[in-house]
Amino acid sequence: MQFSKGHGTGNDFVLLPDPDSQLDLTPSMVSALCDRRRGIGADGVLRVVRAAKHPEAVEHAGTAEWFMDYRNSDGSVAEMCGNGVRVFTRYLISTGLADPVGGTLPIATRAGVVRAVVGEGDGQISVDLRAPRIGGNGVATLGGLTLAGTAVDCGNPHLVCVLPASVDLAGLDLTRPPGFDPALFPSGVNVEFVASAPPVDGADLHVLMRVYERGSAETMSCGSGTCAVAAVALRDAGRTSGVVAVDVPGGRLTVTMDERSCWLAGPAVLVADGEINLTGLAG
Ligand SMILES: N[C@@H](CCC[C@H](N)C(=O)O)C(=O)O
Repeated sequence: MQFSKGHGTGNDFVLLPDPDSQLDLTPSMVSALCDRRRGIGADGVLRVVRAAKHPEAVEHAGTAEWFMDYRNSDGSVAEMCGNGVRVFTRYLISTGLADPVGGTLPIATRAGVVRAVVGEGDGQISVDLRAPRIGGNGVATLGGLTLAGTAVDCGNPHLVCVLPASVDLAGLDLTRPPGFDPALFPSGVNVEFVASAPPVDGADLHVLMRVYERGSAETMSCGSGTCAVAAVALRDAGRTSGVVAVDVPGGRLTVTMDERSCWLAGPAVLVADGEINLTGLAG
C-alpha cells in the first residue's frame, strides 16, 4: 500500500491513505510500521479516512470531509494529536485530497472537529485544538524524583510538571516511563516536563518542554502537550490569554490562546512517499 512520511518539529508519522476505510489496521501492523529498525519508523500512524466512511467520525461528515485516525507507535488509539493534525493537513493539501475554503480546513478527530489554517509561504500550519481544560493536581515520579503536576485535558490527557529550579530539564532520564496515579489517569497520560526560558520576541511567555508520550515514549515534540503546557504557563502567570513560545527538542511551537480557542502553530513537513507490504511487515 502507498504511504507517506512526515513530521512536525520532529514528531514523526507514517500516513496511510485509506479513503474508504477498507484497511483493518491492527496494533501489530502499527507497531511494525513505527519500528525504527524493522519498519519505516515513526512516533505514530495517521490513517487518512473519509469521515463518512468511519463509524467514529460519521457524525462529523457534514462538517469535515476527512477523519484523522491516529494511532500511537505501540498500536494504541488516541483521541488527539496536535502535530498529527498539522501534518495530516499538509498531506491532504499536497495530495490534492482537500482544498482549504477561505484558508481553513476542518479535520475530524476522535476529540471532535478541529480547524486547520495553512500559512502563506512560511511552511507553517496552525490548528485550533480549542481551549484546554485545566484539572486537578497530580504527581509524576521519575527516578528518585517526585514532581508536582497539573492535569490538563486537550481532548487527550496530560500531566504538566513545572520543574523546580533544582531540577535540570536536560538531565531528566526519559528512557523509562514516568510513574503517575492511575486513579487520576485511568487511560494513561502524556507527561510534560517544563522549565522557564528567557523572553523571546512575539511571545508573552517562553518555556522549554520535554515530553514522555503515552503509547510512544519520549518524542521530540507533542502538539497537544504544548497546548497543555501553554495553558498552565498562562494560568501560573495570572493570565487567561496570550502567546506562549514552547521550545521542544525538535524546534519551536507557538500557542495563541484565549478562553475559547487554542491555536497551535509550527512547521509541518512531508519527507517521503513509498509503498509497503503491510502483511509482510507485521509478519
Ligand atoms: N504527539 C501528539 C500526541 C499523540 C497522542 C498521545 N501520545 C496520546 O496517547 O494521547 C501531539 O502532537 O499532540
